[in-house]
Amino acid sequence: MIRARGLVQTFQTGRGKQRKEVHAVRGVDLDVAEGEVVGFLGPNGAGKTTTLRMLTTLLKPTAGTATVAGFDVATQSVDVRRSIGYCSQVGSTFSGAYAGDEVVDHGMLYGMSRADAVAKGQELFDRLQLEGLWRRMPRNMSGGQKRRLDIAMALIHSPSLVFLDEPTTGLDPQARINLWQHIGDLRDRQGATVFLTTHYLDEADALADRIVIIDRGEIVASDTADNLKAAVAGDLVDLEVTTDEQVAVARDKLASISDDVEVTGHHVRGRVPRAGKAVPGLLRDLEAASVALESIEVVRPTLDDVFLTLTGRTLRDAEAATEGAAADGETADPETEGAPS
Ligand SMILES: Nc1ncnc2c1ncn2[C@@H]1O[C@H](COP(=O)(O)OP(=O)(O)OP(=O)(O)O)[C@@H](O)[C@H]1O
Repeated sequence: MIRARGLVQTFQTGRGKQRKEVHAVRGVDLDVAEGEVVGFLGPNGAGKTTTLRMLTTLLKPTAGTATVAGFDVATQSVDVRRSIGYCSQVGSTFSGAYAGDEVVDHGMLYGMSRADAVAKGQELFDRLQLEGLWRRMPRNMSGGQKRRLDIAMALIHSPSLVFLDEPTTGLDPQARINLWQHIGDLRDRQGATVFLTTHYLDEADALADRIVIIDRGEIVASDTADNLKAAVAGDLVDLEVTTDEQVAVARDKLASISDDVEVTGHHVRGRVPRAGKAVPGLLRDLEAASVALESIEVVRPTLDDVFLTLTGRTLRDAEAATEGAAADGETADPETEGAPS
């Protein structure tokens, strides 16, 4: 459904001596199969939206190639646009029109008859829990309702491939989980392929069949959440022993299955790939060495652990760094300064 090779986007910003290049996307390869839900994860400024804008033909790549739904983004942009649904970060509703009219007009832009657009629009309003809001203006809707309306707009022409840019940003936890169910439904009920950007780890974890992580314009990982966690981070095993003497024994035993054992007081901790398999043997060894455990905890890694292992930074640190750089003028304001090169 999506195939990209060496996608690059370099923005020129500033004027004269202030002129700078922003390497937003630096050679991205992507393959997304039909029916897959892919979570495109990365900190603020990593290059998610820029990649999405190139794939949806809103921005011409500086270099590289991509086909989306079988069409070339550079030479067949009209065909690409007809084949996809796109929900941008800011949405596309005009707040002064009735929600139902917006959705119907959007469908007619895609060549649907009014009757078909009304029927499909009403079905989507029911499915996305927008019942009763057909004659409500978006400016009088809650954030969650507006976001679901944006998604209805993206789905009106029944696209088989949907791009969602940070679909749940700004929503309260209840509204986010509610929207996750609708996104899951897209694949389960319609067989749609979904490519969504997010910087919420739990969102990528809950929704995506596969997670692609981008950092500073480059893909740093692509796999299922489980595989990423198992391969990159491992489970954290935390042994609590009762005496100082037992600390050394527990450390040696844990070191036989973990490369990074740390000791704090009576706690001995280390990361162990697929701990579920290794821990029973460890417990037997400890018992044989007469180590009495006060407690044992096995903590599954989070995607933040994966990001930390891959990049040396937590997602939160990476976001703070990007925000700091933006405040120092290192990165450009996309709305005002940049022009695609
Ligand atoms: N039009 C533009 N002109 C100049 N720089 C831009 C432009 N658009 C984006 N950038 C820069 O490119 C980099 C990548 O931005 P992008 O919006 O793709 O990141 P993102 O991962 O989507 O971030 P966020 O999670 O905040 O939406 C950032 O440094 C951003 O400031």
